[in-house]
Amino acid sequence: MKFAIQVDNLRKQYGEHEAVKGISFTVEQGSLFAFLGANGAGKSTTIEILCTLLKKSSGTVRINGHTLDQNNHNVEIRKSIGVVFQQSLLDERLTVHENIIHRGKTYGLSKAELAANYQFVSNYLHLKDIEKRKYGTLSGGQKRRADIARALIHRPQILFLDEPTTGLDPQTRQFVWQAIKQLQTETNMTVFLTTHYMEEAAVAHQVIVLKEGQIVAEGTPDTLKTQYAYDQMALVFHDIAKGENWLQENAIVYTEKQGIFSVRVTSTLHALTLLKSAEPLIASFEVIKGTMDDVFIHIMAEGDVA
Ligand SMILES: Nc1ncnc2c1ncn2[C@@H]1O[C@H](COP(=O)(O)OP(=O)(O)OP(=O)(O)O)[C@@H](O)[C@H]1O
Repeated sequence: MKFAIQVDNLRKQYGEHEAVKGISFTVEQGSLFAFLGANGAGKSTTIEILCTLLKKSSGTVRINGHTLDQNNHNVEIRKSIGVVFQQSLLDERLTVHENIIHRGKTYGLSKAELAANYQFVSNYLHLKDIEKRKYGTLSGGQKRRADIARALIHRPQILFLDEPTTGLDPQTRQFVWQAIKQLQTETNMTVFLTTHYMEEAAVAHQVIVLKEGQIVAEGTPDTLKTQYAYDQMALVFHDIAKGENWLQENAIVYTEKQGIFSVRVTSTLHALTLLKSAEPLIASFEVIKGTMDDVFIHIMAEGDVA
């Protein structure tokens, strides 16, 4: 297994405040990695260190095989990564095309490389309709597409995205997200992402949850869901009293709200078994799958650190 990112015992101190408290993790090459945590957990601090923009206090970081060095410019690392932060770095007065080409030139790309790379990013980010417009005149979603294109013009091996879809309307969010996902799967690029949208984390290969500077959970979305979320079945009975009686007789733990009884199920098969045994009593039912939202809420509510 090849790792794009290796972090060992990383710490960051801001004066008295330790924002990142000795975290260690690896990111597999070509994977989609989601870095989650409540506000102030230390996500941006970590991502800025990995992107060579902020000095770590201690610990080791390796990016694409290069060790991050506090005392030099980490040129090789910078060449191999693309970064999209919450605030844009594009020039409002230049067109999208000018902005991106200008960026490409800073990497010393030849004219032919620039043209080929521009074509590549334009296809993924659908730049055709906005490339001649000044960046400052674009909508939030259009700006995001241009921001991501800028980060990709030198065809980096890793794309870092700090909350790439925050503030976008649902339709635009989906569009931007699909472009990111497509890039990752089709080009085998490693994508390192922070997000507050759990449906984005749900399709990641690996998820880490950070809380107050420490890793409190990590795994695939499925393993985290198994550990921290559960499926529920909502039941409506023809006769509430009889239904409730049946639950109690069978020692099934339940909650009730406005005549809807919720019971925890371990699998769809478990739900089916319950349904079969209470069939004459049941007027309607719904199986509600555990989500990454449940995972996040559960982890945040817990005090302990993994
Ligand atoms: N330059 C700074 N000086 C002092 N403290 C800072 C600085 N930057 C961040 N912090 C503190 O470090 C902690 C982690 O901040 P960070 O921005 O990394 O969190 P985050 O998880 O990215 O939050 P958000 O989801 O709100 O972006 C917070 O308590 C924050 O107040």
